[in-house]
Amino acid sequence: MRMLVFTGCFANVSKEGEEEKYVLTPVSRLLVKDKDTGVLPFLFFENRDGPGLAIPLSETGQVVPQRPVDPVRQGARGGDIRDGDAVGESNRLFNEAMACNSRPMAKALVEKHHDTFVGVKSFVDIGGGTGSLAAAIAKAFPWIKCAMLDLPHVVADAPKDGVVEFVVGNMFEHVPSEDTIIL
Ligand SMILES: C[S@@+](CC[C@H](N)C(=O)[O-])C[C@H]1O[C@@H](n2cnc3c(N)ncnc32)[C@H](O)[C@@H]1O
Repeated sequence: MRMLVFTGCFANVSKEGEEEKYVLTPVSRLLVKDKDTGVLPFLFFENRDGPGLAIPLSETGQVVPQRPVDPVRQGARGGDIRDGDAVGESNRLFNEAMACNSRPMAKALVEKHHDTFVGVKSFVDIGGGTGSLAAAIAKAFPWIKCAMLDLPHVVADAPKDGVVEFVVGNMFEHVPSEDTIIL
């Protein structure tokens, strides 16, 4: 616990002569299972048996390609090192890790930036993952027609609650109309 207090994960609020008492800090609060703010899925994804999002510097030489970059392949999760994420549990972990990053942002956006959406009629989230941002916007501003686009295995993993239109596609081939906002 001393180490965790030293690194800022917990705060020691013990009073002299009393039992040791620890409380959460802003850092450890992020690790509490909470649908709106928790980032646990991201940690599970990063610590799974497989490649993480961050490439260790020692491996940079292997992944910075000596060959030209194919933008479609590269976009589909960074090319070679991301290929394994398209299947099964790995797909689910990746999608949930991305969604837990977007949820706090979506919450802040709809609660604090209401004005941004006045007059907006349609919204498309390109590379929208499992649709958490689009769903938050659709629920908060029901007059906006919300859609999102992502790769087939990601859309297949998304909860469909009817408020968002899910489009399967490749962002490099999709040309949106002029009256949409793209995030
Ligand atoms: C950093 S994640 C963002 C996820 C999303 N914003 C969320 O809230 O979960 C990038 C997303 O882009 C998608 N993506 C990558 N390449 C793509 C492509 N070529 N066409 C469509 N989507 C793509 C990935 O599948 C992934 O869901």
